[in-house]
This record gives sequence, structure tokens and C-alpha cells, in this order.
Amino acid sequence: MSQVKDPSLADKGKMSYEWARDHMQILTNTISRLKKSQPLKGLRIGICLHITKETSVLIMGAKELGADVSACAANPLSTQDDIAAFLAENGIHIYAWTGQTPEEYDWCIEQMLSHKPQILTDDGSDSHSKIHGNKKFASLKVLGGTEETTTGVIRLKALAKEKKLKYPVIAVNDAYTKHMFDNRYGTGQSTIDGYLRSMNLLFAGKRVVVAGYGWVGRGVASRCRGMGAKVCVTEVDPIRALEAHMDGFEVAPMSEAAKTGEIFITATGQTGVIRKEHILSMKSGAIMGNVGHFDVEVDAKFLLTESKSVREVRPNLDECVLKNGKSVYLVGKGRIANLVAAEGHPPEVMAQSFSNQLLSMIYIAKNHKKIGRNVITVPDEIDKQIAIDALKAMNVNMDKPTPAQIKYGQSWA
Ligand SMILES: NC(=O)c1ccc[n+]([C@@H]2O[C@H](COP(=O)([O-])OP(=O)(O)OC[C@H]3O[C@@H](n4cnc5c(N)ncnc54)[C@H](O)[C@@H]3O)[C@@H](O)[C@H]2O)c1
Repeated sequence: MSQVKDPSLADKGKMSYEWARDHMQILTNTISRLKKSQPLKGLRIGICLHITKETSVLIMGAKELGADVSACAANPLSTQDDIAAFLAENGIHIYAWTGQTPEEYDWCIEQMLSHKPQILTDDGSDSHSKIHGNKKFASLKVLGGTEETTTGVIRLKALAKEKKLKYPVIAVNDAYTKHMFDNRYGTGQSTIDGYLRSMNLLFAGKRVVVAGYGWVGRGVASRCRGMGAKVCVTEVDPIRALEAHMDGFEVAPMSEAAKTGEIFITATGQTGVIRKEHILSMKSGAIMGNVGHFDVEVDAKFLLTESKSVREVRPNLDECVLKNGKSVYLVGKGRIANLVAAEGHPPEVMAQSFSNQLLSMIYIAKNHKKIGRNVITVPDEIDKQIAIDALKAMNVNMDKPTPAQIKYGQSWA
């Protein structure tokens, strides 16, 4: 029995699903192409992803290809309740609502796992981690899994390194057609969206500090610059710091950037990036938040429990009056702001990510015995095909190398 916030939102969810579906041509074309052969027939698929309108297109697609799907959210605050209601009405076993307590979040993952998924798709690896760390699920026979995000891939690779990984996993995040586009352009745009919905202040002329210049950080920094902000990047990797410098951004340590920044966005996947000492040195009025996977980048606990007072001044924006008398602001409780304060990535970019997900599920179904207990990347032919499909969907034509060029490219003389 599914559990969602309000089943009466299903009609609204249907409209949202249709809007996303109609802008996810790459994915819907793939689903139509494969529908006849039913490559997921009879398979139980477990999904632990952000329950958004784009995810509903993936879930309904897996169902159309024959799967029995159970689902839960990959974050306690990111579920779109109308979409969850729509999925429940359409035969998906779903356990998701927005505003979950940590206990409810955990319970929902366990409910999803109680359907005994044979293929498990995760974003952040909380469900993969549960299978590996909780005796209750030790007997589950998972054929293989997929993982959507950088942080989840890091956790799975750590398991594989300790030789504890129980089944093969495809690191969907590592496909070119995923991280170069979703992490960069998807998060770039939806971060601006989340911050605007929460604070609705002007970016132009503001000093924005972006922590991390990986795929996400690059996208966020470039979109903030596009909005007219003066962007400063903080990094710990010398090559990425150099790249940010040559891309024309100021680069500084957080201890310096904290004193002058007006808006802060963390995108590192690391813990303790904006700490108490940074927060205390900020200017009154500073706004901070995080778009990395977990809520460990900004010290939200300090802000929310050790401030003189805390009040929600706008949706997803807490004003924290510090003991030093300054007021600073936290977006979305320090959780993934582009999903908590906005709707996550736009459908066109998720069509690429979720085509990778769907084709990886099918690959696992066919090849799980061959892969072994490893984390592998999305096969090259799938990645390239998605790029070709994406170009087609966007009406972009490219050149083909001539036979002479192919020969020249393979010669040494
Ligand atoms: N919000 C979203 O929708 C979304 C989408 C994709 C990925 N993510 C998440 O965002 C995070 C970053 O992903 P990515 O793909 O950019 O990873 P990445 O590995 O490409 O980049 C992370 C960068 O952060 C830097 N870094 C690490 N510690 C730092 C510190 N203390 N200070 C400053 N910089 C530091 C690293 O050197 C690296 O350059 C991950 O948690 C990932 O799961 C979120």
C-alpha cells in the first residue's frame, strides 16, 4: 500500500507528468522504441530518486517496459507531492512525501526495499547503503544497481574497494551525457531557480561565493556570472582552482571569501565547507545554502540550533540571528537547494540522465552475471547513442568525418 501526502493531488500530478514527458523526447523516444520487446518484463525495480515530474517519466517508462516498480525519495524535502499521488494512482508502490523526518525518510526506503527489488536505482546511495549495512536486508537478491550522483558513486566505490559490494552497479553519473550536462547545466540553472524562489533578491552586482569548481560548481559559477554577479570560487584541488582562475573567476580560501560574500553556494560533496568560524565572520544579511548531495556542507546545525533566534522569513529561507548580533540566512535548511526550494533540473537535461538510467537498468538485466561485483561506467555505445538522440531531439546537425580524415586520424607518419 503506497503512502503519499495527499492522493487527491493525482490530477495535478498527471498534468505535471505530461509537461515533463512532452519535453523529454530523448527518453520517450527510447521508451517507444523498446516497448514492443518489453526488456524489463517481470523484473522488480526499486527506485530511490528525487520524486519529481521528470522522475515520474522514468518510472512510468520502466513500467511500460514491463517492470513492477517500487519507489521512495532520495531526500526528505525534495518530493513533489502531486507527482507522488499521480504515481500511486498509476500502480507504482510509492512511499514519499515532502517534509519527512529522518525516521520517516528511513522508513520509506525500507518500504521500497520490502518489495524485494532485483534492480536498484539510487541517487546518493542511501538505499544501496542500507542493503549493505542493515542485516534486515541481507537476504535480498539484487541483480545489480545504478547510481545517479557523484556522492553516491563515491560511496559505492568505497564499498567496492573494501570488497564488500554485493552486486554490480553502473555509475550513471560518470556517463559524459550525464555529468557534463545534468551536473553542470541542470544544477547551474536550477540553483539560480531555487535561490530566486527562496530569496527573490537581485544577483546582478552581488558578490557570490561558490564552493567547489567540479561539474556542479562550474555550472553554478557560470550561471551566477551570467546573472551579473561577481563570483568568487573556493577550491581544494589545485587544477580546479587554476581552471577557475583562468575561467576568469576570483579564487580565494573560504576564510577570506566568507568576510565579503553576500550569497554562498556550496557544491563540493564534502563535509564542513562553511563552518561556524566562517559564519561568524560573514556580513550581516549574508545568504547561504548548498547544492551538494547531503546537508553536511553548511553548518546548518549551528545556524538552526545555536542562533539567538530563527524564523522562516520566506518559504525555504530561515533568518538566523547570531549571538554576535548579525542576521544571516539559510536556504532550504542547508539541503540540496535546487530541489528543496525549486523543482530540480529542467526536463530536457533529465531526459539525458534518465535515458542513461533506463538503458543501464536494461544493461544490468541482460549482463549482470558478466559484470561482477564492480562499479562500472555506462557502456560507451549507450553514452554516444544518447548524445546522438539528444542532438536529434534538439535539431542540431553535426559533421561526419570523411574516409580520408578517418585514415589520417589513425596514421602515425
Ligand atoms: N544539486 C543537484 O541537483 C546535484 C546534481 C549533481 C550532483 N550533485 C552533487 O553535487 C556535489 C558535487 O558534484 P560534482 O559532480 O560537481 O563533483 P566533482 O567531484 O566534479 O566536484 C567537487 C569539487 O569540489 C571540490 N572540493 C572538495 N572539497 C572542497 C572544499 N572543502 N572546499 C572547496 N572545494 C572543495 C573538489 O576539489 C571538486 O573540484 C556532489 O555531492 C554531487 O552528488 C548535486
